[in-house]
Amino acid sequence: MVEKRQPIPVAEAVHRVMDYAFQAKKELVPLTHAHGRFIAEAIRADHDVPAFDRSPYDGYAIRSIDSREASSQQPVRFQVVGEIGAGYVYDEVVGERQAVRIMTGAPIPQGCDVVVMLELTYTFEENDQKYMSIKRSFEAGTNISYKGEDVQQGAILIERGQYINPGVMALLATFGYEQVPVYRRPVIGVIATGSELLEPGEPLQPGKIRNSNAYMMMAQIERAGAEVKYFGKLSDDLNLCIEHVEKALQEVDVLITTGGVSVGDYDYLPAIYEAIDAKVLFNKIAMRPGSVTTVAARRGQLLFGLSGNPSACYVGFELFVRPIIRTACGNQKPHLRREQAILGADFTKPNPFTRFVRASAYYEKGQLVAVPSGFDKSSAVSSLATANALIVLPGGSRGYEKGMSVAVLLLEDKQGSEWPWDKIEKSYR
Ligand SMILES: Nc1nc2c(c(=O)[nH]1)N[C@H]1C(S)=C(S)[C@@H](COP(=O)(O)OP(=O)(O)OC[C@H]3O[C@@H](n4cnc5c(N)ncnc54)[C@H](O)[C@@H]3O)O[C@H]1N2
Ligand code: MOO
Repeated sequence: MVEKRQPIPVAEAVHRVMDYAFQAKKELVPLTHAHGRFIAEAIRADHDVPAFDRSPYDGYAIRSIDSREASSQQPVRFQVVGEIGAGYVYDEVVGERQAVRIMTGAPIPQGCDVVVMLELTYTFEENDQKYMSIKRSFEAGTNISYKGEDVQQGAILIERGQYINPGVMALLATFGYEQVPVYRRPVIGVIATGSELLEPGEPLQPGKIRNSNAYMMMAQIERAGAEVKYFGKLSDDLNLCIEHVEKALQEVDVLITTGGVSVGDYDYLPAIYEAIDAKVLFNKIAMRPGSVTTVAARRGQLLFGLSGNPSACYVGFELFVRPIIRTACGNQKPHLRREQAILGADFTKPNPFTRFVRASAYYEKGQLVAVPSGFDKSSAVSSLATANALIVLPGGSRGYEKGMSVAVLLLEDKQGSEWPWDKIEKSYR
């Protein structure tokens, strides 16, 4: 008689896994390799940006006081005493009715408090001397980009643990980070199980399928921010499987297997956990797909036994493995971000368990709409490719109708969130 497994609520499973969360060590990487990592220190501005008053336009720098009398009837002329490009400093003090030709980004010369745009000036030469005239007055401060107007020295711009996106790259470069402190990428091992599995290069044979989960998970691991180590497939021999898992555990921070966790005759994972003395945290969750998701721990090291069914494996990864990776990477908000959306199509399948439906979510007239991606069985592989969200449908006997408000978890969001539920089941009833 096979032991009956007791399903636990999703939130409880998440908490049990997160009790084993760890943070990876820090390392320095060259700036050119920092994109996509998580920063290990806050970025604090050690100087103002801009660091000097500068011109936002090409034109002429003058003293506002000299423009006071200018009008179209009585233009005021200025003697052009110099020229300054971005990257240079004009070191003389500009005097009465003098103008300096200035380019965008150049520092404002001493004495000047206005930049007149080139388009509003008239230039001419007399006796080899250049002049410029204007037909209106300008207030002090016109067209000056002030020192510190963008960033003030001392400001914290990015908190520790933030994802380094292209904008963060710009800040790192601005503040001179040639080397960037980031969290090391945790190493996540992947093992596939099942004698039915062929690798992508092998021709199909009767009864066999190609191993899609390993490649899907390797991409999920990378998307989450970790490094992958692929250990291939487990053999059919239990002792060899145990050796294989033991060896893999030496080389990784976390080990994921796919398949072999249910109650079939060849579902070896429970026996492997027992043989290596790993404590099973849970082996059944009140969710679909992914109810068989099993997590074990040995000496603080996590082993995730994800389902062999592709959609179940995918969802199990995003709910349980992703936050472990993100926490290791130093991210304070390791879970998928939750948003409220309108269900874009009926979903009539009733289910006692909370469902995570692969969906495509998009904005329509300012409203987030989530449409189930297609074939919904946990064995489905086709509906994963178009999914950028999971619609969360709490268990119950009724189905869900188009137009209802539903929670969605965003799969491609980079910043993440805290775990958004105490109890998913309760929050909807
Ligand atoms: N009597 C019961 N049978 C099953 C139960 C149950 O509670 N009682 N649970 C079902 C549910 S729910 C799921 S989900 C599956 C999970 O099974 P396993 O995680 O043990 O996975 P396998 O049996 O090894 O494979 C399931 C399915 O997935 C295919 N597979 C496996 N590995 C891969 C891979 N790397 N890439 C693509 N596809 C893969 C495999 O061929 C099977 O078709 O158990 C139900 N049964
Ligand atoms: O774990 Mo199964 O996904 O519930 O189909």
